[in-house]
Amino acid sequence: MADPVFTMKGVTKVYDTGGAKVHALAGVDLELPGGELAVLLGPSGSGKSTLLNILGGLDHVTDGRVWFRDLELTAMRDRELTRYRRDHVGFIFQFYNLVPSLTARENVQLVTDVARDPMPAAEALELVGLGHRMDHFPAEMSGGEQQRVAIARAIAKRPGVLLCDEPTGALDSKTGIQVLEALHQINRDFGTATVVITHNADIQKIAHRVIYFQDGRISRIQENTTRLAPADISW
Ligand SMILES: Nc1ncnc2c1ncn2[C@@H]1O[C@H](COP(=O)(O)OP(=O)(O)OP(=O)(O)O)[C@@H](O)[C@H]1O
Repeated sequence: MADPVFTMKGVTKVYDTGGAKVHALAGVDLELPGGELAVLLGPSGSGKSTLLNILGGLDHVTDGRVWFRDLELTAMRDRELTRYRRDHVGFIFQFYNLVPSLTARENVQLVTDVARDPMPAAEALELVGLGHRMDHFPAEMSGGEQQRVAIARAIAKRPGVLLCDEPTGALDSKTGIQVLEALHQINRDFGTATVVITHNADIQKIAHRVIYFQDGRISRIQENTTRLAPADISW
């Protein structure tokens, strides 16, 4: 197995909202190998987004330790976590968070302008199949195209990991599959470790491993001996 890109040991997360404590994560141990495409599945409220936000340095653990390669995230101050996110993490969310007044190329350039070793915005857009739409505005694009711009923006800084929270949640099957194809191709060609949260059980077929959550814990991990290409799934 490749060296882990993430290691989590005994991670708990308790939200304390005025008296009522919510145990969002109740003791998670996990290693994610470099180059892996992992899908996280589990019922609503089982802790998937909490885990992703902790891996992405967007949230702090209550207890336990987390490493990205040999960097311990749980030992970092907020400034260091900000730098970690900027240098290493590409985020993709259900809603694309593009700036409506900027073209696709300009949306990607927002990231390449501040990244350490970015690829040109045009190259990132070519990679997601949008080389011909670079000068279009988000309102001129379909949901799937906008999500692919968001993927181009996330990959343009050549991140070590791509963290995707319901990337196809707002899309129909056809455009959702185009988005998964872009993620699949980047994982395969660049070896970018990719974590995808989904409620869509069909998507698990494209993963190397499927990690099931239940009540803030990992209830099961399934290794896929055969994987399907995104074009071979439907929902
Ligand atoms: N900021 C917060 N404050 C209080 N409770 C929270 C907060 N964020 C998450 N929770 C709670 O933590 C638990 C885990 O939430 P989380 O969003 O990680 O689950 P999830 O598996 O991603 O769910 P979904 O599939 O619906 O997105 C839930 O009970 C949720 O209500």
